[in-house]
Amino acid sequence: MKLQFTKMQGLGNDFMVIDGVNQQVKLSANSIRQLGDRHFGIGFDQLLLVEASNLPNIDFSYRIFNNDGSEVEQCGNGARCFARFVFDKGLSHKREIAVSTARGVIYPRLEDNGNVTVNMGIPQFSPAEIPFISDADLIIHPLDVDGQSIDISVISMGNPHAVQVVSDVDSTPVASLGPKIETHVRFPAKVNVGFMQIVNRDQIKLRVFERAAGETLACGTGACAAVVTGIRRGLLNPSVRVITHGGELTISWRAGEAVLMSGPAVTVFNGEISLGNLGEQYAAQ
Ligand SMILES: N[C@@H](CCC[C@H](N)C(=O)O)C(=O)O
Repeated sequence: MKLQFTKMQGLGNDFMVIDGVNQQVKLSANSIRQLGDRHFGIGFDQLLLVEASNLPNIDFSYRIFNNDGSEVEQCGNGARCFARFVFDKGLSHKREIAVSTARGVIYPRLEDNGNVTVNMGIPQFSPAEIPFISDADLIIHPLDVDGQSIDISVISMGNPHAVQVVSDVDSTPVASLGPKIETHVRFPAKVNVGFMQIVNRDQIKLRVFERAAGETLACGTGACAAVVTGIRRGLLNPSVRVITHGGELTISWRAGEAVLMSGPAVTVFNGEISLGNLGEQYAAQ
């Protein structure tokens, strides 16, 4: 069984993108783990599956899997790659499309300069939406991590995020602190963890320890979560440049409105993989 795919990246957050409109695709969590393995498979942070939609006024359905095989609700860098993929492959000739995800509809638009701007929807803050265990709906929550209290903000961009403001992101112990917050008992569905350094009111530096995938070079929903958090805390202006290890994004937001994310989406190569070569059972339907 052969599978056509495209390797893409948005700020170095990398993806295996699969056309599930013209191919019948059914992958087990184990197959996704093997495909995602950087030594024995293709290697990626997330696998993105493009599917037809049967909903009115929706062009496509967008499914996202972390490289551990878990299906998740949203991926921002992936959304830009999704739009570039469906246009370049001729699956759509529209420059703006409506895409349904597990948690709402997003609207990516191809810009003339090659970037993609995505309307990522309205962020949610209530603890139940995240989900986050808390009696109070606060902008800053104290979180006990190994007996130390850390101030975090929680937000859902469809997927769950915790954001900590730090003074120097480069010296923040992301590899050790990230997993402790990711798997904290107060986040029953786990959480993506952002560490944000405010450079000035128009610019932040950001590192994100992603749920299941570990620290990635950039996280689109993490950038949205960080900027919205900074604006709510009165630290940032409505449009902010986000500097990550993989490059830069622009995030814009006003209270009560949808978050807009603009940045690049790049095709690395097209490929075909024989799933039999992964050495495990694969079921195609
Ligand atoms: N890289 C993504 C987010 C991917 C999903 C995330 N790891 C989760 O588990 O929610 C992005 O660019 O937003």
